[in-house]
Amino acid sequence: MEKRDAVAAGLMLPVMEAFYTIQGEGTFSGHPAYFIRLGGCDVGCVWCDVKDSWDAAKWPVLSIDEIVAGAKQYLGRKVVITGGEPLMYDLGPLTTLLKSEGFSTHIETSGAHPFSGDFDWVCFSPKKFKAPHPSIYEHANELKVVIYHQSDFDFAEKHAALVQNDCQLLLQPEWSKAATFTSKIIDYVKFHPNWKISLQTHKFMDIP
Ligand SMILES: C[S@@+](CC[C@H](N)C(=O)[O-])C[C@H]1O[C@@H](n2cnc3c(N)ncnc32)[C@H](O)[C@@H]1O
Ligand SMILES: Nc1nc2[nH]cc(C(=O)O)c2c(=O)[nH]1
Ligand code: SF4
Ligand SMILES: [Mg+2]
Repeated sequence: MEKRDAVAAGLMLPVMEAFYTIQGEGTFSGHPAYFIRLGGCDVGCVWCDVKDSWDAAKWPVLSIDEIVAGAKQYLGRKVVITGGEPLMYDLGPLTTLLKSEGFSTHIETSGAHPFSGDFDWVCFSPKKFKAPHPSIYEHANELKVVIYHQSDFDFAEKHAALVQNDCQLLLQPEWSKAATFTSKIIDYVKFHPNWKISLQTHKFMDIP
């Protein structure tokens, strides 16, 4: 099979990096996890903290066997698939293989492409720069909205109305604007107690 066809089938994927670390964000913050960062994103967030990931062609294309072998080197049983935008690819084959090896599967996604894969935990972080695909709303276990501008609070509520009732609702300050927005998020959550705060704790710990 040509490499291009294997990528289209989700049997090979461009991998920017993969590393064992501590989940820094969201509901599973503090848990050890193996991160697989896929290359390629067409969303274009102005404040993206991993712009290097955007061009998929820069990154080596690995088979899902090679990717899973990387995860098996470590004791942790959680794997987080991130990017780039991981839903640009069919994540069915990779997640099926990970689960057959006993991993629980998590994803970090903007939801901008059709949902695929078998996930135990879906972190949905919608973006103004490219609208989510409607398939994400029934799968999201946590809605994590980055706050960069005052209008992002309304954007967060708009998406909260579309996710399932048991979806965790999280507000995360954009890293460079944290000095301005963390106090506003604290006040917002005090008045809207269905929301919680998510911080990028790995950046405070200076770990990947
Ligand atoms: C780099 S993205 C990759 C996954 C996917 N493309 C997405 O945006 O969800 C991983 C997480 O980091 C968040 N993020 C990216 N840049 C950030 C920044 N400067 N400050 C705070 N959160 C950021 C995203 O919203 C997302 O929840
Ligand atoms: N430690 C750590 N936790 C994270 N949670 C989400 C991340 C991501 O970039 O998707 C991330 C990351 O890059 N590092
Ligand atoms: S969707 Fe995610 S990877 Fe893509 S630009 Fe936005 S934050 Fe970065
Ligand atoms: Mg990150």
